[in-house]
Amino acid sequence: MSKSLKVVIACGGTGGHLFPGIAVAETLKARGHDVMLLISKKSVDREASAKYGDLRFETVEAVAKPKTLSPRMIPFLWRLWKTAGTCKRLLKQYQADVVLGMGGFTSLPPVYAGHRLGLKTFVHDSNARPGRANILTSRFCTRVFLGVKEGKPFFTNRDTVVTGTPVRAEMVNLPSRAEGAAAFGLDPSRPVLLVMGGSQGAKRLNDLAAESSSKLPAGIQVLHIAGTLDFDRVKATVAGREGYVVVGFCDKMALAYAASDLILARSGASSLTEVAHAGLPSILVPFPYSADDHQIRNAEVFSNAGAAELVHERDLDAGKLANLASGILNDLQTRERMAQAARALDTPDASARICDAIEATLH
Ligand SMILES: CC(=O)N[C@H]1[C@@H](OP(=O)(O)OP(=O)(O)OC[C@H]2O[C@@H](n3ccc(=O)[nH]c3=O)[C@H](O)[C@@H]2O)O[C@H](CO)[C@@H](O)[C@@H]1O
Repeated sequence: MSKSLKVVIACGGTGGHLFPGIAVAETLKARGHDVMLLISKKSVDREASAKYGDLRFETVEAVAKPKTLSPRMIPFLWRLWKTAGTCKRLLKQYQADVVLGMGGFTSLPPVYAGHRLGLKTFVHDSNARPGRANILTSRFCTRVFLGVKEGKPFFTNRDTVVTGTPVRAEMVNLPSRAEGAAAFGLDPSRPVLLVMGGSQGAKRLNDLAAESSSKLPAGIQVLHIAGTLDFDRVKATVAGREGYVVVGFCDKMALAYAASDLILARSGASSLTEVAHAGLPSILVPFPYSADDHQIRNAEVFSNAGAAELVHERDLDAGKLANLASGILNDLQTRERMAQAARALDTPDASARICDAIEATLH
């Protein structure tokens, strides 16, 4: 076997960074390497990492960028500098060989620290419109990994490779529909609409889905992942509606996908990667305020491929949503065509490709 490496993966701040980081960590560990994951102290990171007790997590300060001309810019730059110092100490103590950032400003200090220490450094960007933090971080990287080819033009003069976005080991072989339905108390013989708003929920999407529930044909079931903060409110809105299951934070996403026939979601890159992997048709309602409209660009990749219906939130109401969802669920041909198009976007070996590329630069 080749030399065992010590790899630090910075993946804090949101599920869209954390879960692909966990996926790479699982593959690296299976190959005999040692991994330390850096996350933030935010509750979303604590909640999302809770079930991965066999991985080593360390927390560093989350650094979120304010608007460029905001007076909060100076404290931000100071925190960035201070966190880079903390990361440098952590990397030295751990004797890291490699630093991989999974995106966002939380990746910048550890990657910069790794670069200053002369380590091999990488950043992964999963979006069709890459984030500004990643474009900046890429200046300190040996190589840039991309979730989709649409991201490539944003990294001029950088060594980029399209790897896809990794999915966690538990998603690789999805459970059966019957197991999925049983896990949420659903009837496997009736169609299921899975509603999910990303790792931190989505209030407006939650409202639209809950309001449309009374307009959906009675046979259709809904599995609604509302997010921890919105759980009570959504549950109260749909109280008494038969076949409507509400979950706060879901720590069994593989079972949720396995139980479902159609997805209603925002268009965060990790969610979309999983939807492609599960081969499910989707209705995508991009978050209208996502940075540089990256969620719209992500959704366009799916709608252009025929895998999803892209609907802007401003054009949607509960009635339209119910019609759209029941139209797709009742049309088996459309469902199968969209499902096939989704499967064609799957990149099941993303984690392996990233690990191969890391190993290749060190051996
Ligand atoms: C609002 C916003 O700007 N979100 C961004 C954030 O992702 P954000 O974390 O919002 O969302 P993503 O869709 O990328 O990922 C969500 C992840 O959380 C998991 N999950 C979700 C809910 C739950 O209850 N349980 C659970 O495990 C999903 O399975 C998925 O793996 O970073 C992504 C990657 O840069 C971007 O594409 C998103 O646009």
